Amino acid sequence: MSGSFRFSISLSPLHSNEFPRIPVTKPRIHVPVPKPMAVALAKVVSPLRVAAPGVMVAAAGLEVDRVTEAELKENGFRSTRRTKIVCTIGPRTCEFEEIEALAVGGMNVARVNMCHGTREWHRDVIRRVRQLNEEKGFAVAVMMDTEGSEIHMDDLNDAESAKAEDGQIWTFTVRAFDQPSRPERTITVNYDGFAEDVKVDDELLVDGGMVTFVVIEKIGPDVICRCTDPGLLLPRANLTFWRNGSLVRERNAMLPTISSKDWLDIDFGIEEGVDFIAVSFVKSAEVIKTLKSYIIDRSPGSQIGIIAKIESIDSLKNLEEIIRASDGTMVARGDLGAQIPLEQVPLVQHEVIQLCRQLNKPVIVASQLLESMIEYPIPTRAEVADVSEAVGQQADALMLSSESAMGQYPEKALAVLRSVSLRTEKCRREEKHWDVTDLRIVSSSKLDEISEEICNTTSRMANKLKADAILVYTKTGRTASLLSRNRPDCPIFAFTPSTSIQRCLNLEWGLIPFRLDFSDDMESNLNLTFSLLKARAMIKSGDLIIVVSDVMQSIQAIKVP
Ligand SMILES: Nc1ncnc2c1ncn2[C@@H]1O[C@H](COP(=O)(O)OP(=O)(O)O)[C@@H](O)[C@H]1O
Ligand SMILES: C=C(OP(=O)(O)O)C(=O)O
Ligand SMILES: [K+]
Ligand SMILES: [Mg+2]
Repeated sequence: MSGSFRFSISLSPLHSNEFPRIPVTKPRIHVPVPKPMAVALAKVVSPLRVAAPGVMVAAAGLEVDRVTEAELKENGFRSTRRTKIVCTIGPRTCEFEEIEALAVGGMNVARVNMCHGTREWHRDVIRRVRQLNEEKGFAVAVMMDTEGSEIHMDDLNDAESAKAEDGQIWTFTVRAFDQPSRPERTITVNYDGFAEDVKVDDELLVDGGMVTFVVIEKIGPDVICRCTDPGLLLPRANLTFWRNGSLVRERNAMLPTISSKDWLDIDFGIEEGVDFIAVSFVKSAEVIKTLKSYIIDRSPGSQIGIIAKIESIDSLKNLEEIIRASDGTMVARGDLGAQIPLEQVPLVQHEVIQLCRQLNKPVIVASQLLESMIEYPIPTRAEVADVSEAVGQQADALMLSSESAMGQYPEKALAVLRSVSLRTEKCRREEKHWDVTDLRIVSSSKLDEISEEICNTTSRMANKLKADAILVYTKTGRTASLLSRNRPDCPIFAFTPSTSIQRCLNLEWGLIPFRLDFSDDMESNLNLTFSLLKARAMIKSGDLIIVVSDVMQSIQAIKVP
């Protein structure tokens, strides 16, 4: 392998206002499209603009998210949003037009939560997202989130909610009921060992304490409880029980991370070609590895990314291994807050974000970012501060749950995430604390280590030269991720031949992913890209661009001709 890579920083001497640039094929604006590509473009692309006889410049042929394109045209690329947004699709947002409205509002990833709804419902949603991408030029990725096998209540026989009042007596049972025969104030629990595991005087917390009960009596399969903190019980709410101030982990700690139902959902996700599978209540790296090998076996060559949800005590014990094994992580603050004291949640969030950055894995901050917007059109000041904090910590993505799934103002909530992100990111850039964080080396081979160093240097260089953008040509997406990891000041245009990698890169901080068939000849790639981008008014002459690729290990600084 040695000698098979080339390392060159191609920089010609800098004269006053001149920027170094690579030699451009003459004539400069007329880009000869290589024959196979011309054929490929002719198939997908219309209209083609004929620039000179025998020379075609594609006006499209470069596929990028429609909203990003509009944003770029309007504001120039310095001001594009770097923090990505994941929206949970639920009953409030599952129609085609509603999903489209979210995509227009800046949703990068659509999440479906397999805890709720039927597979048919999810299939329709996933297909609508795909259709939206194909018909309207979006690159929204799809994330399927598994149910996991923690303890939760049943679906309340399809009631939207049930109110538990202070002092009321409720029964939690492992018996199942048919709808008409369900006794009042009775809730079925999904875990068969529940009635055996709890003890009188245990505290039963619904959704981490939104409603609290105390166990007063056990009668066979029934656990009789008194409500001590009243509130709304929501379908399939999570349940934890506490004894003497500690979370009780009896046999429920032995429940499998991926249940038999989850495996069926995973098969379904693979069949539907989802981009990410988020695994709930991950306890160890093993389960991630098992799932990955299952997917490779089931669907060789598939690009499905596995997101480890950090939401249990066990996940915290094995944090680094879990993150290493995954393709990304979610700080799932909802359940996490039910398993550890609330005051620790922000500290864990910070730690996970730092660790993910070190290990080069995208990280999503999830749950209750804008909880009040389920009901109200504006967020609380505290919520805005929370969002701003996550953006300031430079998480890759923020996630909406109920706010977009069943809240009254999904688009407004999305707009808040967007504007708070933009404002906070701008402020961070203006503070000009160029990131001097010592990033650990994550590569396991010398070749990879070289691309890592190239990406670190590129980012530093882009910041110092105040470059307008970094362009990266990447077949696997890795070089793009390594650049994103540096959180440079300018946006990163990532070109990849694969639509599924394009969608996956949509989760990562600061990346603007394009789908493009490129060759091993960097010079013709650049010429092609410049003319495509210029034809769409996405860059202009004089912009300073830094270029890297995993085709050729080099850094080039170019002033757009
Ligand atoms: N596919 C769906 N069908 C029905 N309701 C859903 C669906 N997805 C989400 N919801 C609703 O949105 C809420 C918030 O979604 P999410 O945060 O994903 O779930 P949970 O709160 O159960 O962890 C859920 O509690 C549920 O009421
Ligand atoms: C995102 C979370 O998981 P879910 O919504 O599936 O419970 C969470 O617990 O914060
Ligand atoms: K879930
Ligand atoms: Mg959860």
